[in-house]
Amino acid sequence: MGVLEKVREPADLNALSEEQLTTLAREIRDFLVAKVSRTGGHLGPNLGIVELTLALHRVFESPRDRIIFDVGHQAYVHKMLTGRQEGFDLLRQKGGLSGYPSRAESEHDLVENSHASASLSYADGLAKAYQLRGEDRHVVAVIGDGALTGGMAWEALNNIAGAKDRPLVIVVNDNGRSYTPTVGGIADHLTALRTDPRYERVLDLVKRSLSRTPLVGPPLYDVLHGIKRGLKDVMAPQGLFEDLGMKYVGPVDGHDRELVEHALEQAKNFGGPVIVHCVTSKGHGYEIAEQDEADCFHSPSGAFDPLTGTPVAAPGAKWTNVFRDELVELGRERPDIVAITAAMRHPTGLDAFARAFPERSFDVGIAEQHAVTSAAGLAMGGMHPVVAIYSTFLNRAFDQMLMDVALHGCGATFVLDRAGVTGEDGPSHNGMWDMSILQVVPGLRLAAPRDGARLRELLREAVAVDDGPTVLRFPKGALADDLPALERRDGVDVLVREGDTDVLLVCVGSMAATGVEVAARLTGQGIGVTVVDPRWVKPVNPVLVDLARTHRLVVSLEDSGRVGGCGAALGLALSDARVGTPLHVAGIAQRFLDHDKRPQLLAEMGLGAQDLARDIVERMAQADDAALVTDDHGAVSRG
Ligand SMILES: Cc1ncc(C[n+]2csc(CCOP(=O)(O)OP(=O)(O)O)c2C)c(N)n1
Ligand SMILES: CC(=O)[C@@H](O)[C@H](O)COP(=O)(O)O
Ligand SMILES: [Mg+2]
Repeated sequence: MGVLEKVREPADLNALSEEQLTTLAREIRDFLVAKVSRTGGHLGPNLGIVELTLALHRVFESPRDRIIFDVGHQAYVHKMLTGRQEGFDLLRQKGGLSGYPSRAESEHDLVENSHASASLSYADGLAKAYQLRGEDRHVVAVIGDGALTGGMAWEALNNIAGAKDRPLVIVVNDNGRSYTPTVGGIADHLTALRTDPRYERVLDLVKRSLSRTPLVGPPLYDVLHGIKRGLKDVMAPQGLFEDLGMKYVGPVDGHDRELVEHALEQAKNFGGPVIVHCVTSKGHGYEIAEQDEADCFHSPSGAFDPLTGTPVAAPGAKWTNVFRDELVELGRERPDIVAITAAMRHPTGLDAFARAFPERSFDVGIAEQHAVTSAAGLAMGGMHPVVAIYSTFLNRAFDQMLMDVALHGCGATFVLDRAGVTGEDGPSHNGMWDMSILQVVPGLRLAAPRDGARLRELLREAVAVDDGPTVLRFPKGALADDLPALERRDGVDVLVREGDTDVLLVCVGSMAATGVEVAARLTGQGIGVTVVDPRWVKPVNPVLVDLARTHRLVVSLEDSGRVGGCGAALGLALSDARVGTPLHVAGIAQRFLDHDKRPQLLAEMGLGAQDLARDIVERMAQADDAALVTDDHGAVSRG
């Protein structure tokens, strides 16, 4: 029996010898590679945080002491140490472990939101609560160097640094990367803190000479640390955190568990806010990940061969790649087009544009609010920015979109990848709010392509608009075949026109394929159906209102929240035009969705073709019944 199997809860760690702890770290890495190579998931981040997580759970007493992980994608080791090793066979699958902390899974988990840069705010609030309640509990936030580039982190630091008497431990897990190397002055400062080459050479010399002394353990650490501090004061810049009035401990080799434990003990007993700067490497201990230049195996999307790192399933055509390639073409045609990413250049497909036009490509760090408002600035300066961002992360920049971009009529284009149900990444990753929150932005134009051909077409239409924000949104992953139209009526594509004008099915974006399937089922039951794809869903196209006049039932279908979405906007337009045709809005239920696969989640919400067709048949029958009248003699006829 290995060591890992003996660890059922954090307290079990304190019974282990140094040798067993070293073995445990190795077994944890073997476990991570073995499991994640079958399921996909955040391998690189978790390989880099093994020793740090062991040290955290040896120094602090979770769940009495609270450990908060920023984003939470790096909490697999934490889960392994808190009794959930068995759950990794179904990682990120229905009924299996979430890929992020989950309160339903464990009392050791507190924060489930996977949106970055929030951990310090949670920690600040928690520390205030414990202080007010007189509870002697430690609060530890673990934040990556990437998440530290997010604005919320600095809002929190401003408050934390101002409370000198409120204990709070901030562990910066500095592996120098978000996906790609972390950018900006903060990253540069962290780099300077850890890697002045002269400092490293002298430090190695000191380490080697001290290793021959009788000093061991903490005394050796204290002497070594004192020398390091002296060296640092002379050879490497200090101060960002200390200038804020916080105690800074580090940089600490984040893969030396003993050193990390010692630093955490110092921080634990300090009695005020402390930064522990741990230097780690993403993918540590798994050479294939360590050498992955793109993102150190940040989050392999599916199973891969652990011996080669090669994905088991060949990657098919993807929405992101269509956008990637078309933007490069546009970049060649339009020297005013610039691209902005929030630390996700490869996942959003901006890598090709960055290679082709490095001077017109900006990575702003995990800073979506800054990305949006800096786009407004770029537009005001005569450029046409294209901001590529995951749909769910735009939530964070709503006010910037409303007041900085739209209010000023800035010509900027926002491309929302991972829109709609994404699935495996859990509730905070679904892009299900974009079409609701964007509906209320005056002057914003919103498009949802149904396939690759329309994505290329709509992207070109979007960047041609220079008097207000344009937004394109499309789902995660595999791209369906192109869906040709029968005709285009003032921008609206008619996809199906079969039989009587019983049902008008207005399909938004990728749901058009489902709409065509629904139509086939309805016509099979003698119900006439017209299927249309509006392409631009905001503002509502008047063609839809005209079509509604001549149909008996309108159904809108969208991969977005029902409340305030495209269907709701269509309902307002019909009401304003005094069109009485009944409208049913089919969309994502207004609740947080547990992790599962996209098709399953859509089907579960009645958005599969069979359920939709059945629902429409029932509605038509009701409409027919309602239209039937019975005379005094009991004869029934259509009203
Ligand atoms: C607001 C927000 N934007 C983007 C992301 C996507 N994202 C997930 S992890 C990650 C990189 C995080 O880097 P870091 O904090 O350094 O953690 P590491 O992966 O290096 O451990 C990003 C950009 C996110 N989770 N939240
Ligand atoms: C944690 C995070 O926000 C991202 O790493 C996310 O998991 C990316 O998911 P995709 O696989 O959709 O790029
Ligand atoms: Mg990092």
